Amino acid sequence: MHIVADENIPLLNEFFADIGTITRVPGRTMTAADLATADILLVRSVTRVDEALLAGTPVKFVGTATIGTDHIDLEYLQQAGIGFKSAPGCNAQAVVDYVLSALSVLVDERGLQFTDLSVGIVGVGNVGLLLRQRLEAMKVPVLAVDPLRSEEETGPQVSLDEVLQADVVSLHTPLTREGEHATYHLINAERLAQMKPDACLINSCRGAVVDNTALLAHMQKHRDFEAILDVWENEPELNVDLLQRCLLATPHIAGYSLDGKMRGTEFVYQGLCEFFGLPVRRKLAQFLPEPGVKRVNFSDQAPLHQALRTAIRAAYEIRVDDGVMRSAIRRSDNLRETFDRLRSNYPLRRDIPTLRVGVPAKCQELQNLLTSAGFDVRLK
Ligand SMILES: NC(=O)C1=CN([C@@H]2O[C@H](COP(=O)(O)OP(=O)(O)OC[C@H]3O[C@@H](n4cnc5c(N)ncnc54)[C@H](O)[C@@H]3O)[C@@H](O)[C@H]2O)C=CC1
Ligand SMILES: O=C(O)C(=O)[C@H](O)COP(=O)(O)O
Repeated sequence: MHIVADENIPLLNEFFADIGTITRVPGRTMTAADLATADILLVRSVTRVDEALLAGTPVKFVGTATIGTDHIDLEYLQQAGIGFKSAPGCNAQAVVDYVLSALSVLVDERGLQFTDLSVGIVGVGNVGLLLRQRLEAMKVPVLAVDPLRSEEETGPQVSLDEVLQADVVSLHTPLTREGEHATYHLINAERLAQMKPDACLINSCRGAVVDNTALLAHMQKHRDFEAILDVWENEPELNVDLLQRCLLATPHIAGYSLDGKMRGTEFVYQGLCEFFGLPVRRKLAQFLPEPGVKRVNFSDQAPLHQALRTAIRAAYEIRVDDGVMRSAIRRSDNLRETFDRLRSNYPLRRDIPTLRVGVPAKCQELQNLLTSAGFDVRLK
């Protein structure tokens, strides 16, 4: 079989070499001509997969190694009888790590503890639910809403109006443009006006869930309002004025842990094997580096919440990604290229549960706190 794949999908050879011949192409600029002899198409989020790309090609199966599917015309695939697999939840842990690191910077900046802030979660699926579990275990008050899921699945819910009253509002919905609960511009000028004047909005789902023009206008008016953005309307374009106003800004890398990216490839491989009736011969564990290579140790003098912030930022330091992005954008004469280059050259990062943390045996409270945040806690 002939497999055409986005060149930024990791472990292509490891998972797919014995299934077919692999051709790697840039995902952003892929065209129907690239698929003239393709049986299988493997993409990430930057390729629009629709009739214009697929009609007249021999493609029988499409896999996207991502959680989001807003770049795929699912209705067309179904009508055309083309098999499909995405990677639900593959990088949920990485996005949660991103939000925890973002919150740790926010509390530092405001001279607070995690427990001083209430966090509103919009969308309680794989990411939102894991975030909720981590925060509640850390004793952070959470307000959550997800009109498409029951409270049995999500835990207690309140209305969106109530969620918008939280100190921090973190968005974890898909981007949808139709239906009663469409999320396109879910956060618009009216909803921003409902939020506290010194609230912080975190968007790590899809850029267009927030009206970026309204957000910039809101922040120009309310100087204490803060935003932490990983995703932008019209990526790979972005509004540089908005970036400059953000507390933290990153180039759509919240889900970019090594674990999350490689897991995405594995999920698509499994779906492809099922679709073609092939045996599943490869497992991610064969290729992932050992966990626990990175270690942090705390003494029995470590102040509780400071230790938590240190551990989170030892696993993932969002300020590095923010700094790299700001300086690259400042020097850039081509924003689109710069945005994509930051993403394809993204450095290695591991999920929080792979970080081994040493804690003195007598520090029960610190052990509990770090365990609740997902760390692999070892007693010293
Ligand atoms: N920045 C990044 O690198 C990444 C971004 N993402 C984005 O995050 C999104 C969420 O990821 P998951 O939690 O894994 O997806 P999921 O599909 O497991 O959960 C999304 C939840 O949002 C809910 N929802 C839908 N419309 C809503 C509305 N109007 N209001 C409130 N809730 C609503 C759904 O019912 C669902 O429970 C993905 O669709 C993707 O676009 C995902 C991974 C990485
Ligand atoms: O999984 C998702 O959904 C994401 O947003 C991905 O992390 C985005 O990564 P790319 O597919 O754009 O490399």
